[in-house]
Amino acid sequence: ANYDHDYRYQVASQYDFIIVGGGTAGSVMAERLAEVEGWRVLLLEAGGEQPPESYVPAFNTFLFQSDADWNFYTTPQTHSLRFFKNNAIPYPRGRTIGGSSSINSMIYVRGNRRDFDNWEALGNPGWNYDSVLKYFKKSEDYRGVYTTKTAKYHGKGGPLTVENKRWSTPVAKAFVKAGQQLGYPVVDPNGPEQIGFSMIDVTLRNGRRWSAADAYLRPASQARPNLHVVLNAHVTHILFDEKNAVGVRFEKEGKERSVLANREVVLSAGAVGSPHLLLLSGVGPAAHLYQHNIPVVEDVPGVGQNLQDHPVVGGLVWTVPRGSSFNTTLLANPKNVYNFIHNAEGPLTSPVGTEGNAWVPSAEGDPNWPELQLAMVSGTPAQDFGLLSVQVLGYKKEEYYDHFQDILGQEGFILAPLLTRALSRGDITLASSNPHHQPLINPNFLSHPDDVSALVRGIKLALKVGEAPALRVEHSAKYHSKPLRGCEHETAYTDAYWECFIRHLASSSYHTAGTCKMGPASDPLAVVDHRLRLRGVSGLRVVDASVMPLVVSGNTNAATIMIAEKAADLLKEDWGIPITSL
Ligand SMILES: Cc1cc2nc3c(=O)[nH]c(=O)nc-3n(C[C@H](O)[C@H](O)[C@H](O)COP(=O)(O)OP(=O)(O)OC[C@H]3O[C@@H](n4cnc5c(N)ncnc54)[C@H](O)[C@@H]3O)c2cc1C
Repeated sequence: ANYDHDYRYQVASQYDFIIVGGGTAGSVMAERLAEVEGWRVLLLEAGGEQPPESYVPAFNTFLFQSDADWNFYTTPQTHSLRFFKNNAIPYPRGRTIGGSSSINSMIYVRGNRRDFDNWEALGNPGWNYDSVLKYFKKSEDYRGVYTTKTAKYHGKGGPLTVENKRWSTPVAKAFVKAGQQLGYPVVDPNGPEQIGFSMIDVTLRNGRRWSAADAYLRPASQARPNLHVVLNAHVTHILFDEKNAVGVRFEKEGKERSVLANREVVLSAGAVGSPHLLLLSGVGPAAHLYQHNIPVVEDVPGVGQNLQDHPVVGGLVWTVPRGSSFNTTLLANPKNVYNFIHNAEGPLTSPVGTEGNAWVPSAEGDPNWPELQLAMVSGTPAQDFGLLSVQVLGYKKEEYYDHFQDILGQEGFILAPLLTRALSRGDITLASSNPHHQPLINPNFLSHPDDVSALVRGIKLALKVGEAPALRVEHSAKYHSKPLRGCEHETAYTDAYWECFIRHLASSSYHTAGTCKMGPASDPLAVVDHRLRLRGVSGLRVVDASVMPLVVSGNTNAATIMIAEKAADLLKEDWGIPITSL
């Protein structure tokens, strides 16, 4: 499934549109803009080809800290990450064609209809659920099973193939049954309502990863001569003529050069990359830019602010007898390898990590708007003796071996509560004005106390699910009850103990969003307007996960694709191109 297109031809000096970043959103934008035959479109991507191993869904965790990852770290955290080395974590972001969709876990969840209705209510006309549903459907080629109730929510024939999971562990199936035993329905979370338990749908085609680049960019680069895709091109600055964005500067193979955009620059560098590039280019909070001697093009206080993620508690472990959950020997078993290659079936088609999700509201809140996502992860950090998990997740070695020593190598699962709408806000700021230095990524997890109490409710839910007969009786699931070092001062299993546990073990689910938020002029932190045009300057839009004013209640890739599909139509409308596709 490798690229067969030759990207090596010369970059011209001018294009109509320049797209920065060939990730999830940039891939969509490239195809949709290049559909207009008279437009010349350049896409610049810092990374290279999508790694061949990315096509094997079960190899997803091997992509962390690979060449296809920017290899970022967060800043040390004060309210969280006490179980992690330097109180910080590795913070993966895709640096390859397809961006994070080429290294992610492939889970397809759109979010809740109330997320989008809320975006509109915040002053963003056109972003309510009914308006964005059209774009979710336009992008999708759903190949899973649907019912009469869910059919009208799915798309057919769009570029992004979505499949039901082809292979599941026994404990993942038992997780869904446990939900039923607790009185929850089994749902398609992308159907009419989200509350309930489900197995994941995945962005695969015929059992192999189907990244945004596979869906949009590769076909476009082959079929559309007016689209020019350049890899290994690191954009270092957006060029302005006063307050008008006129092009970009980029580096490729050690050489710097500039290229002009006659119409617009579209920033799709992701929720870390887009605010970083704006700050480097003089668009951001003026006081912060002065600190780094960057001339201010426009004082936009919200750039890099409002960082949101879904904090996830990853340390609630149950062990099970061998054969009920996932273990890495499944990947090396020749029968499974054969089955993957020849039949597109078996464990290699299944991303390692989350297999199922539950969506649960809070007692006081909207009963249809989940407060928590509970991920069933068929694997534990203890299972690999720390060989990969310590490195990838960033645990402190001593803490890891202290907590997991009794269950090292054993099969099991974790139930991981994610907070869907955390109140804590982090930020992206400059460490320096050198574009090669990573920005400071401060997720500021758990700085708001309500986030901790919500996650305590999540832990209680997880414990109930783990104790349901489907898991405890039918699979002999046994909770790893060892009290956590560092929390011995609290009585085990009181709320205070769980709070301590959460401040140690809650971490990122890599769903970074909100750092160039969309909002009305009255919102002091709004970076782009509802047509995703940058406030205060012309010729520049941001189109990626950073424009979400509030992160969606679910994994963020599908919503990012939707944002780009819609943004392409907004842009076309602004340039007088009739919209015929919906
Ligand atoms: C490990 C991991 C697992 C995840 N799992 C899931 C999941 O299972 N399901 C889900 O829905 N979501 C998941 N996500 C989140 C999801 O993949 C992202 O929200 C989504 O891909 C974001 O899309 P984007 O277009 O905003 O950014 P990206 O896809 O990250 O794209 C940004 C692109 O811009 C490029 N770029 C950045 N800076 C520059 C520059 N200066 N010059 C040139 N190019 C540049 C990058 O290399 C990249 O290709 C996961 C994310 C990660 C990291």
